[in-house]
Amino acid sequence: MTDNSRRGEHDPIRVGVFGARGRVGTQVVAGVEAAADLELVATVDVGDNASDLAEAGAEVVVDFTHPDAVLDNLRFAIDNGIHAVVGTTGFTQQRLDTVADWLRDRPGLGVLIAPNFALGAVLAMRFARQAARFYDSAEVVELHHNRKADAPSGTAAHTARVIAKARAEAGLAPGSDATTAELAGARGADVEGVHVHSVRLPGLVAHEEILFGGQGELLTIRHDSLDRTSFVPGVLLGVRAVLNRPGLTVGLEHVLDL
Ligand SMILES: NC(=O)C1=CN([C@@H]2O[C@H](COP(=O)(O)OP(=O)(O)OC[C@H]3O[C@@H](n4cnc5c(N)ncnc54)[C@H](OP(=O)(O)O)[C@@H]3O)[C@@H](O)[C@H]2O)C=CC1
Ligand SMILES: O=C(O)C1=N[C@H](C(=O)O)C[C@H](O)C1
Repeated sequence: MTDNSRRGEHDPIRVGVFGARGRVGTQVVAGVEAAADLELVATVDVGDNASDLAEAGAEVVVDFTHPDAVLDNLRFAIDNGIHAVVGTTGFTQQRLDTVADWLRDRPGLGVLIAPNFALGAVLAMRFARQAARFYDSAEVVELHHNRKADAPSGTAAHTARVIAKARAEAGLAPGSDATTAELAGARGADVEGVHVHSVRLPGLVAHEEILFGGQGELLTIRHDSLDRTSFVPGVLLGVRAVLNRPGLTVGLEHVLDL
Protein backbone atom coordinates (compact mmCIF):
# COMPACT_ATOMS: atom_id res chain seq x y z
CA MET A 1 0.00 0.00 0.00
CA THR A 2 1.20 3.50 -0.82
CA ASP A 3 1.88 5.96 1.99
CA ASN A 4 0.35 9.17 0.60
CA SER A 5 0.72 11.08 3.83
CA ARG A 6 4.34 12.11 3.30
CA ARG A 7 3.81 14.60 0.45
CA GLY A 8 4.89 18.11 1.40
CA GLU A 9 2.44 20.97 0.99
CA HIS A 10 4.19 22.18 -2.18
CA ASP A 11 4.97 18.80 -3.71
CA PRO A 12 2.97 17.94 -6.85
CA ILE A 13 0.11 15.46 -6.49
CA ARG A 14 1.22 12.07 -7.87
CA VAL A 15 -1.34 10.98 -10.48
CA GLY A 16 -1.90 7.74 -12.39
CA VAL A 17 -4.32 7.14 -15.28
CA PHE A 18 -6.35 4.00 -16.09
CA GLY A 19 -7.37 3.95 -19.77
CA ALA A 20 -4.45 6.21 -20.68
CA ARG A 21 -4.46 5.33 -24.39
CA GLY A 22 -8.22 5.88 -24.84
CA ARG A 23 -9.99 8.89 -26.38
CA VAL A 24 -10.42 10.70 -23.05
CA GLY A 25 -7.46 9.11 -21.24
CA THR A 26 -5.07 10.59 -23.82
CA GLN A 27 -6.38 14.09 -23.07
CA VAL A 28 -6.22 13.50 -19.30
CA VAL A 29 -2.59 12.40 -19.59
CA ALA A 30 -1.77 15.60 -21.53
CA GLY A 31 -3.67 17.72 -19.00
CA VAL A 32 -1.87 16.20 -16.01
CA GLU A 33 1.50 16.61 -17.72
CA ALA A 34 0.76 20.29 -18.39
CA ALA A 35 -0.30 21.09 -14.79
CA ALA A 36 2.49 22.41 -12.57
CA ASP A 37 0.89 21.08 -9.38
CA LEU A 38 0.41 17.52 -10.72
CA GLU A 39 2.91 14.82 -11.65
CA LEU A 40 2.03 11.92 -13.96
CA VAL A 41 3.66 8.88 -12.32
CA ALA A 42 2.07 5.91 -14.15
CA THR A 43 -0.29 5.09 -17.00
CA VAL A 44 -2.21 1.84 -17.41
CA ASP A 45 -4.20 0.55 -20.37
CA VAL A 46 -5.19 -2.93 -21.59
CA GLY A 47 -2.14 -5.21 -21.38
CA ASP A 48 -0.39 -3.14 -18.70
CA ASN A 49 -0.08 -4.02 -15.05
CA ALA A 50 -2.23 -2.10 -12.54
CA SER A 51 0.43 -2.68 -9.91
CA ASP A 52 2.56 -0.08 -11.76
CA LEU A 53 0.30 2.57 -10.21
CA ALA A 54 0.98 1.45 -6.66
CA GLU A 55 4.69 0.91 -7.29
CA ALA A 56 4.97 4.43 -8.75
CA GLY A 57 3.40 5.85 -5.58
CA ALA A 58 0.26 7.25 -7.24
CA GLU A 59 -1.87 9.21 -4.75
CA VAL A 60 -4.80 9.68 -7.13
CA VAL A 61 -5.83 7.56 -10.09
CA VAL A 62 -8.10 8.78 -12.88
CA ASP A 63 -10.27 6.17 -14.64
CA PHE A 64 -11.70 6.52 -18.16
CA THR A 65 -11.96 2.88 -19.25
CA HIS A 66 -15.10 0.79 -19.75
CA PRO A 67 -18.15 -0.02 -17.59
CA ASP A 68 -16.98 -3.68 -17.48
CA ALA A 69 -13.53 -2.73 -16.15
CA VAL A 70 -14.06 0.17 -13.81
CA LEU A 71 -15.16 -1.70 -10.66
CA ASP A 72 -12.05 -3.92 -10.70
CA ASN A 73 -9.90 -0.82 -11.15
CA LEU A 74 -11.62 0.90 -8.23
CA ARG A 75 -11.21 -2.16 -6.02
CA PHE A 76 -7.50 -2.12 -6.84
CA ALA A 77 -7.18 1.59 -6.07
CA ILE A 78 -9.04 1.33 -2.77
CA ASP A 79 -7.09 -1.77 -1.69
CA ASN A 80 -3.87 0.15 -2.37
CA GLY A 81 -4.90 3.35 -0.57
CA ILE A 82 -5.12 5.39 -3.80
CA HIS A 83 -7.83 8.05 -4.18
CA ALA A 84 -9.83 7.85 -7.43
CA VAL A 85 -11.50 10.20 -9.89
CA VAL A 86 -13.81 8.27 -12.20
CA GLY A 87 -15.41 9.33 -15.47
CA THR A 88 -16.28 5.87 -16.74
CA THR A 89 -20.01 5.30 -17.06
CA GLY A 90 -22.26 2.41 -16.00
CA PHE A 91 -22.77 3.34 -12.34
CA THR A 92 -26.12 2.03 -11.15
CA GLN A 93 -27.17 2.74 -7.56
CA GLN A 94 -26.11 -0.83 -6.71
CA ARG A 95 -22.59 -0.19 -8.06
CA LEU A 96 -22.36 3.09 -6.16
CA ASP A 97 -23.42 1.30 -2.96
CA THR A 98 -20.69 -1.30 -3.52
CA VAL A 99 -18.02 1.39 -3.82
CA ALA A 100 -19.35 3.19 -0.73
CA ASP A 101 -19.11 -0.14 1.18
CA TRP A 102 -15.50 -0.65 0.12
CA LEU A 103 -14.66 2.87 1.29
CA ARG A 104 -16.18 2.32 4.73
CA ASP A 105 -13.12 0.28 5.71
CA ARG A 106 -10.76 2.98 4.41
CA PRO A 107 -11.34 6.22 6.35
CA GLY A 108 -9.60 9.17 4.70
CA LEU A 109 -9.75 7.70 1.22
CA GLY A 110 -11.87 9.49 -1.40
CA VAL A 111 -13.55 8.45 -4.65
CA LEU A 112 -15.20 11.00 -6.96
CA ILE A 113 -17.47 9.58 -9.66
CA ALA A 114 -19.00 12.04 -12.14
CA PRO A 115 -21.20 11.26 -15.14
CA ASN A 116 -19.75 14.30 -16.89
CA PHE A 117 -16.66 16.42 -16.12
CA ALA A 118 -17.40 19.17 -18.68
CA LEU A 119 -18.28 22.27 -16.67
CA GLY A 120 -21.14 23.22 -19.00
CA ALA A 121 -22.70 19.77 -18.74
CA VAL A 122 -22.65 20.02 -14.93
CA LEU A 123 -24.27 23.46 -15.14
CA ALA A 124 -26.87 22.20 -17.63
CA MET A 125 -27.91 19.46 -15.17
CA ARG A 126 -28.17 22.02 -12.40
CA PHE A 127 -30.28 24.35 -14.59
CA ALA A 128 -32.49 21.38 -15.50
CA ARG A 129 -33.07 20.68 -11.82
CA GLN A 130 -34.15 24.30 -11.32
CA ALA A 131 -36.48 24.26 -14.35
CA ALA A 132 -38.08 20.85 -13.77
CA ARG A 133 -40.90 21.90 -11.46
CA PHE A 134 -42.16 24.67 -13.76
CA TYR A 135 -43.05 22.53 -16.80
CA ASP A 136 -45.66 19.89 -17.63
CA SER A 137 -43.19 17.58 -19.40
CA ALA A 138 -39.49 17.03 -19.95
CA GLU A 139 -37.52 14.86 -22.36
CA VAL A 140 -33.78 14.41 -22.89
CA VAL A 141 -32.00 13.93 -26.22
CA GLU A 142 -28.34 12.92 -26.13
CA LEU A 143 -26.14 12.74 -29.22
CA HIS A 144 -22.76 10.96 -29.26
CA HIS A 145 -20.07 9.50 -31.54
CA ASN A 146 -20.84 6.01 -32.84
CA ARG A 147 -17.96 4.34 -30.90
CA LYS A 148 -19.79 4.81 -27.60
CA ALA A 149 -20.58 1.51 -25.83
CA ASP A 150 -23.50 2.56 -23.64
CA ALA A 151 -26.92 4.06 -24.31
CA PRO A 152 -28.35 6.19 -22.94
CA SER A 153 -25.27 8.17 -21.92
CA GLY A 154 -24.46 8.31 -18.22
CA THR A 155 -25.06 12.05 -18.34
CA ALA A 156 -28.52 11.72 -19.90
CA ALA A 157 -29.56 9.01 -17.43
CA HIS A 158 -28.35 11.19 -14.54
CA THR A 159 -30.11 14.26 -15.98
CA ALA A 160 -33.37 12.31 -16.26
CA ARG A 161 -33.09 11.15 -12.64
CA VAL A 162 -32.39 14.70 -11.47
CA ILE A 163 -35.49 15.95 -13.34
CA ALA A 164 -37.64 13.07 -12.03
CA LYS A 165 -36.57 13.79 -8.45
CA ALA A 166 -37.25 17.53 -8.75
CA ARG A 167 -40.68 16.84 -10.29
CA ALA A 168 -41.55 14.32 -7.56
CA GLU A 169 -40.47 16.78 -4.84
CA ALA A 170 -42.79 19.36 -6.41
CA GLY A 171 -45.65 16.85 -6.43
CA LEU A 172 -45.85 16.66 -10.24
CA ALA A 173 -47.16 13.53 -11.97
CA PRO A 174 -45.34 12.21 -15.08
CA GLY A 175 -45.90 14.45 -18.13
CA SER A 176 -48.99 13.61 -20.19
CA ASP A 177 -48.41 11.48 -23.27
CA ALA A 178 -51.24 10.30 -25.57
CA THR A 179 -49.10 7.73 -27.40
CA THR A 180 -51.06 4.47 -27.68
CA ALA A 181 -49.37 2.96 -30.73
CA GLU A 182 -45.63 3.02 -31.20
CA LEU A 183 -42.74 1.23 -32.85
CA ALA A 184 -40.56 -0.21 -30.04
CA GLY A 185 -38.11 2.47 -28.93
CA ALA A 186 -39.80 5.35 -30.75
CA ARG A 187 -40.41 7.21 -27.49
CA GLY A 188 -36.91 6.46 -26.20
CA ALA A 189 -35.87 4.89 -22.89
CA ASP A 190 -38.02 5.57 -19.85
CA VAL A 191 -35.73 6.70 -17.00
CA GLU A 192 -37.91 7.19 -13.93
CA GLY A 193 -40.73 8.56 -16.12
CA VAL A 194 -38.51 10.85 -18.22
CA HIS A 195 -38.00 9.80 -21.86
CA VAL A 196 -34.38 9.74 -23.06
CA HIS A 197 -33.47 9.52 -26.76
CA SER A 198 -30.00 8.47 -27.97
CA VAL A 199 -28.45 9.42 -31.32
CA ARG A 200 -25.16 7.84 -32.50
CA LEU A 201 -23.31 9.33 -35.48
CA PRO A 202 -19.68 9.68 -36.57
CA GLY A 203 -18.69 13.33 -36.33
CA LEU A 204 -20.44 13.88 -33.00
CA VAL A 205 -18.51 14.09 -29.72
CA ALA A 206 -20.91 14.49 -26.74
CA HIS A 207 -24.07 16.61 -26.81
CA GLU A 208 -27.24 16.86 -24.75
CA GLU A 209 -30.53 18.69 -25.12
CA ILE A 210 -32.92 18.91 -22.22
CA LEU A 211 -36.38 19.94 -23.41
CA PHE A 212 -39.15 21.25 -21.21
CA GLY A 213 -42.67 21.81 -22.54
CA GLY A 214 -45.37 23.92 -20.92
CA GLN A 215 -48.34 26.05 -21.85
CA GLY A 216 -47.46 27.70 -25.16
CA GLU A 217 -43.71 27.54 -24.58
CA LEU A 218 -40.59 25.42 -24.74
CA LEU A 219 -37.36 25.71 -22.81
CA THR A 220 -34.29 23.99 -24.32
CA ILE A 221 -31.05 23.65 -22.39
CA ARG A 222 -28.24 22.43 -24.65
CA HIS A 223 -24.64 21.52 -23.99
CA ASP A 224 -22.00 20.54 -26.55
CA SER A 225 -18.60 19.01 -25.89
CA LEU A 226 -16.89 19.87 -29.16
CA ASP A 227 -13.72 18.00 -28.27
CA ARG A 228 -12.52 15.85 -25.40
CA THR A 229 -10.32 18.52 -23.87
CA SER A 230 -13.65 19.80 -22.48
CA PHE A 231 -13.49 17.11 -19.80
CA VAL A 232 -9.96 17.89 -18.63
CA PRO A 233 -10.38 21.00 -16.43
CA GLY A 234 -13.12 19.23 -14.44
CA VAL A 235 -11.01 16.09 -14.06
CA LEU A 236 -8.06 18.13 -12.78
CA LEU A 237 -10.34 19.97 -10.33
CA GLY A 238 -11.51 16.54 -9.16
CA VAL A 239 -7.94 15.28 -8.71
CA ARG A 240 -7.09 18.25 -6.50
CA ALA A 241 -10.33 18.02 -4.52
CA VAL A 242 -10.56 14.27 -3.91
CA LEU A 243 -7.58 14.26 -1.53
CA ASN A 244 -9.73 16.22 0.91
CA ARG A 245 -13.08 14.50 0.27
CA PRO A 246 -13.10 11.17 2.12
CA GLY A 247 -15.80 8.67 1.14
CA LEU A 248 -17.82 8.59 -2.07
CA THR A 249 -18.75 11.80 -3.90
CA VAL A 250 -21.07 11.49 -6.90
CA GLY A 251 -21.08 14.45 -9.27
CA LEU A 252 -18.69 17.32 -9.93
CA GLU A 253 -21.34 19.78 -8.74
CA HIS A 254 -20.27 19.05 -5.15
CA VAL A 255 -16.67 20.03 -5.92
CA LEU A 256 -17.91 23.21 -7.64
CA ASP A 257 -20.17 24.03 -4.66
CA LEU A 258 -23.16 24.41 -6.99
N1 LIG B 1 -17.55 11.46 -17.09
C1 LIG B 1 -17.15 12.09 -18.21
O1 LIG B 1 -16.98 13.32 -18.24
C2 LIG B 1 -16.88 11.29 -19.43
C3 LIG B 1 -17.03 9.93 -19.41
N2 LIG B 1 -16.71 9.18 -20.49
C4 LIG B 1 -16.77 7.74 -20.29
O2 LIG B 1 -15.43 7.27 -20.12
C5 LIG B 1 -15.32 5.94 -20.62
C6 LIG B 1 -14.20 5.89 -21.65
O3 LIG B 1 -14.54 6.67 -22.77
P1 LIG B 1 -13.54 6.80 -24.03
O4 LIG B 1 -12.23 7.38 -23.60
O5 LIG B 1 -14.32 7.46 -25.10
O6 LIG B 1 -13.32 5.25 -24.39
P2 LIG B 1 -12.09 4.57 -25.14
O7 LIG B 1 -12.56 3.21 -25.54
O8 LIG B 1 -11.52 5.47 -26.18
O9 LIG B 1 -10.98 4.45 -23.99
C7 LIG B 1 -11.00 3.52 -22.97
C8 LIG B 1 -9.58 3.00 -22.82
O10 LIG B 1 -9.52 2.18 -21.66
C9 LIG B 1 -8.89 0.96 -22.04
N3 LIG B 1 -9.28 -0.06 -21.08
C10 LIG B 1 -10.33 -0.92 -21.14
N4 LIG B 1 -10.31 -1.73 -20.06
C11 LIG B 1 -9.25 -1.35 -19.31
C12 LIG B 1 -8.70 -1.82 -18.08
N5 LIG B 1 -9.25 -2.84 -17.40
N6 LIG B 1 -7.60 -1.19 -17.59
C13 LIG B 1 -7.02 -0.20 -18.26
N7 LIG B 1 -7.47 0.27 -19.44
C14 LIG B 1 -8.58 -0.30 -19.95
C15 LIG B 1 -9.32 0.74 -23.47
O11 LIG B 1 -8.50 -0.20 -24.14
P3 LIG B 1 -9.12 -1.00 -25.42
O12 LIG B 1 -9.51 0.04 -26.43
O13 LIG B 1 -8.01 -1.89 -25.85
O14 LIG B 1 -10.32 -1.76 -24.89
C16 LIG B 1 -9.14 2.15 -24.01
O15 LIG B 1 -7.79 2.43 -24.35
C17 LIG B 1 -16.72 5.59 -21.18
O16 LIG B 1 -17.45 4.93 -20.17
C18 LIG B 1 -17.33 6.96 -21.46
O17 LIG B 1 -18.73 6.95 -21.45
C19 LIG B 1 -16.27 9.74 -21.65
C20 LIG B 1 -16.15 11.09 -21.75
C21 LIG B 1 -16.41 11.98 -20.66
O1 LIG C 1 -18.69 8.17 -24.08
C1 LIG C 1 -18.62 9.42 -24.14
O2 LIG C 1 -18.08 9.99 -25.10
C2 LIG C 1 -19.16 10.22 -23.04
N1 LIG C 1 -19.59 9.60 -21.98
C3 LIG C 1 -20.18 10.20 -20.84
C4 LIG C 1 -21.64 9.82 -20.73
O3 LIG C 1 -21.99 8.68 -21.07
O4 LIG C 1 -22.42 10.65 -20.28
C5 LIG C 1 -19.92 11.69 -20.77
C6 LIG C 1 -19.99 12.39 -22.09
O5 LIG C 1 -21.32 12.41 -22.51
C7 LIG C 1 -19.11 11.69 -23.12
